[in-house]
Amino acid sequence: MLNSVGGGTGSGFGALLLDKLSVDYCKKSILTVNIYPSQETFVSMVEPYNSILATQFLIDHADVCITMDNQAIYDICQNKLDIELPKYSNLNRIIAQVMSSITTSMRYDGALLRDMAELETSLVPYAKLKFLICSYAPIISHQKVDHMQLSTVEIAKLAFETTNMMAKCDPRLGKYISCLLLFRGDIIPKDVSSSIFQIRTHKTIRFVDWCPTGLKVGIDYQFQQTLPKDDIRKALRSACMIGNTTAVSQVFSDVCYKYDSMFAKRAFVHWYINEGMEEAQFVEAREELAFLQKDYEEADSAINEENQKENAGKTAQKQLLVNVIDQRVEIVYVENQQVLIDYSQFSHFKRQYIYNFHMHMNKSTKIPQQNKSITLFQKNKGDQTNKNQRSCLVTNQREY
Ligand SMILES: Nc1nc2c(ncn2[C@@H]2O[C@H](COP(=O)(O)OP(=O)(O)OP(=O)(O)O)[C@@H](O)[C@H]2O)c(=O)[nH]1
Repeated sequence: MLNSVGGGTGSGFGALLLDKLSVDYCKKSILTVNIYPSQETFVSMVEPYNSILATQFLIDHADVCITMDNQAIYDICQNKLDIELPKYSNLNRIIAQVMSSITTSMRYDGALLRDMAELETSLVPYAKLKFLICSYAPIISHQKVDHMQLSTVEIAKLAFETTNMMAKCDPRLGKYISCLLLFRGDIIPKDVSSSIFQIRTHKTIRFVDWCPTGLKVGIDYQFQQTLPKDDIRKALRSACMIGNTTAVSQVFSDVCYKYDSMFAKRAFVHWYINEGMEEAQFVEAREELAFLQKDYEEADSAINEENQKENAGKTAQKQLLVNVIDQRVEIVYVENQQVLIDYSQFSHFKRQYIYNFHMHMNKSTKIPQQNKSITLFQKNKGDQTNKNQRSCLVTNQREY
């Protein structure tokens, strides 16, 4: 089922249909592709309500949910395809291309995914953690094609880049639970092996400690098909990544933030009450999402005890203590403290900033002075997240 969760019909009727399908076809796997609204352009004021109410139904009735969001696809259109003002038709063609790549092996008798159920068994370890993200590579506009015929290794690398993701989240800030990389076209298996080797050795992606082998690869020799008006130029070889990562909760965090701000004032709630809903349904849906986020958080931080013991001796010396005090964020280096990752306290922007800073410091050969404090942020009026004094530790473990 493909629906947009921001609108009334897509979320309301979509949820009802899903409910009915799960009862009538309880033995079939239900795969949904859900389009979350753009965080920058609003079609309706109540998009956060609709999105969260619809997500509750997805949690309860769907088996696999592919999460996309319009903002990420708008960005791809603007930054990669040079479309100044993308229309829905531009977004929809990209979505269709991704869906086509995911189902290629089911439609053409491929070796890796024969049906939807296989997608579920490969990617969903727990019934609740079923929200997947996907990416596509290469996304090249017609103008650039002459200069860009990418190798399998380059395509595999691109498939894990944040800018190619169909959801507005940064997988580097989370960990993969499982992941499929589906190649298509003129692919030589030897090149696939070396791309996987590079991904693993360069630690491009991080896996949760309890499922470190979660990367599966599929090859399909069917070439990518495009329509005459497609914005993406036909490539000799392409790849689609579909992954279960804890970073998907960033998509929900952004919606939840808007939902909480509106619901605190009960804004627009009377429209729903007049249609027969109860306020308790809003609270219940929000709670269910909070549980889901908690589950992702636990999946991210759960560390295999054996691993913990093994790694205890190798713990990196440099660790970052991030303090948010009033309108400033301070980063202090401390030594060998218990690591606690809590990026959820920061806005997406700040997480990105801390991450980049962190990467920069780790690459640097200079060992920073112990307890040296660095002020990262100056007052930022638009940012609401750091009103209260908070602090957390951010690890600099090498998997970054
Ligand atoms: N990617 C994509 N998003 C769409 C498309 N049409 C609508 N949306 C998005 O879906 C959300 C809801 O759009 P609506 O057209 O109001 O959807 P609806 O489900 O018909 O809702 P109502 O009009 O309230 O019944 C918005 O966030 C839109 O940006 C489309 O063709 N493609």
